[in-house]
Amino acid sequence: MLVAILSFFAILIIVDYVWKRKTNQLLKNIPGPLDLPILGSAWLHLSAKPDELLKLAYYVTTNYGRVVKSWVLHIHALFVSDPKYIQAILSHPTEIKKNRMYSLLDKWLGEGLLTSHGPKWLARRRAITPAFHFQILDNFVNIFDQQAAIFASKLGKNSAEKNTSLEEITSAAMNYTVDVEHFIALATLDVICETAMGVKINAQTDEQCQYVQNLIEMQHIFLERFIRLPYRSEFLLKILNPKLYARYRKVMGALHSFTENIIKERRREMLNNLQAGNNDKHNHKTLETEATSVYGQKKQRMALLDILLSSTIDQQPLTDQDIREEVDTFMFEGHDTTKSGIGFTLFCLSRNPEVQKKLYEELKEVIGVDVSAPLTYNKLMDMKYMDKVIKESLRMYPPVPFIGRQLVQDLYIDNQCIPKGTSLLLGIMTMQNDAEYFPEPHRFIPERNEAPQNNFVFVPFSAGPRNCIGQRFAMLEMKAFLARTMQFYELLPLGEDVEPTISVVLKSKNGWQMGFRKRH
Ligand code: HEM
Repeated sequence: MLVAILSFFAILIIVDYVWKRKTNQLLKNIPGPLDLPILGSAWLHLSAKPDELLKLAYYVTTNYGRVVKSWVLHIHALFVSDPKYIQAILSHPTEIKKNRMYSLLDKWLGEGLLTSHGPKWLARRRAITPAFHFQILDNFVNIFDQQAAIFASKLGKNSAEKNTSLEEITSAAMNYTVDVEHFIALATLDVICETAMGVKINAQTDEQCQYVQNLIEMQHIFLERFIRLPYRSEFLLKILNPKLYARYRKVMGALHSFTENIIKERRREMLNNLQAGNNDKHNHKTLETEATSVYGQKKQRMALLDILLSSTIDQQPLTDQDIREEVDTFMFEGHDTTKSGIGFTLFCLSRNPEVQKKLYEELKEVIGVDVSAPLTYNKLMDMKYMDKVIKESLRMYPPVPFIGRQLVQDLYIDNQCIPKGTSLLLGIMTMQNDAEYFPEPHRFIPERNEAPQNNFVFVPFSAGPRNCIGQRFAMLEMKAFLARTMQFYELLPLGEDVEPTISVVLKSKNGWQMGFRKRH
């Protein structure tokens, strides 16, 4: 028996050696952690607690360098935080395939923009790009503004009055410390539902909303599956944790039917309007006139969904399933990321009074202090210092700290061949916090963005053909939230420091704690 077991393992080790030999030869100049037979470097992943992924990324970079090789069982991977490599990968016109990390999203997002690749991705990207046209974004500013104003009013409960001194506030810090995470989560959900689907879910005022509950639960399940390796396989999840599997199926079904119903309803509405003869300007080409013709009303706002309903690929309209995949992708990509961006930026402002003062000066000059005056696209675009503030926060705390790719061809970078099939993990956060590229990386210095040494050293929205399609949407939304919050309050350094961790996107283990003092 013992001989049989030993022979079995001997054969496994030989197979493992042969399997890895060619790749190891090609990657022999790239350092990496100890590669055990069969296990590879999986011991390193297994010994790290799930919420320690970020620490692991820093450990690997510090100990082995900016390009690190590892085997996870039979899969070879590179963890990369060298701008030259990141540039070569992100700017490559055809290396756009996502790695296995994204397969967890397959069932929910199908072949949406985030997860698809090849010609399907290209056709979808072309069809969806007009949805982020500046005229559409201009119309969304009003939604950002309304939701930001509700958000700011919600913060009022624990805020200090204008004349309360800092000493008084600090001595009663417990009463004034607010963790803003939950508030931002609901506000950004309201924004994405209204902009993506044209539906008001009022999450900020009605926390019991079922769709919100389902979205939040889906995120928990996704995280659970992401951090527990066996749960990544649906088959194993079903066997090892049937309860969680059942919840997963149920919640996903509910999310899909919510989106499907909205798409059907919206399609019907469009058809009715067309039949009712409100489409006399139907053939006009600009987005604004399309919006007019669909609703028969001047300047009616279009949701991203409406653009998808009128888009075509190869002269064919998108099917309901195509549209659902894209709307679900916006729901997934479009609120947790901006939540993270707003949360970390507010936190940084609360800890950097000089920056806050400078930003408030700009706010007074460009937007003014009248909270009843509506925010506009142009005013938000003119907030140049705010742009730098947000970007410095995205540098220190990028909401998407890693990007995954899988090579479909051999790729040469500096004469180093990276073989086809390599799984690449691009360490955006480790690179953007590297002292070689950003001196004193843990200091919040918005002015430093004036002289970026290499475009690819700062890529919170990714770069190249597969960059974030919602980048301008996100910047405008974050600006609206900062503007409204700062019009109402001064942000104070109360509570604990942030503890960055990965939970689908970057978040802080203890939320974003700060204090608020009313300005008026
Ligand atoms: C601060 C906010 C945001 C950040 C930092 C961010 C960052 C990113 C990054 C890094 C990627 C590339 C991901 C990858 O390759 O794995 C990405 C892709 C994407 N983002 Fe964003 N994002 C933000 C907000 C948004 C918003 C608001 C939307 C939509 C409303 C959006 C929609 C998308 C989509 C659809 C993709 C896939 C694009 C493609 O593959 O062609 N994002 N985003």
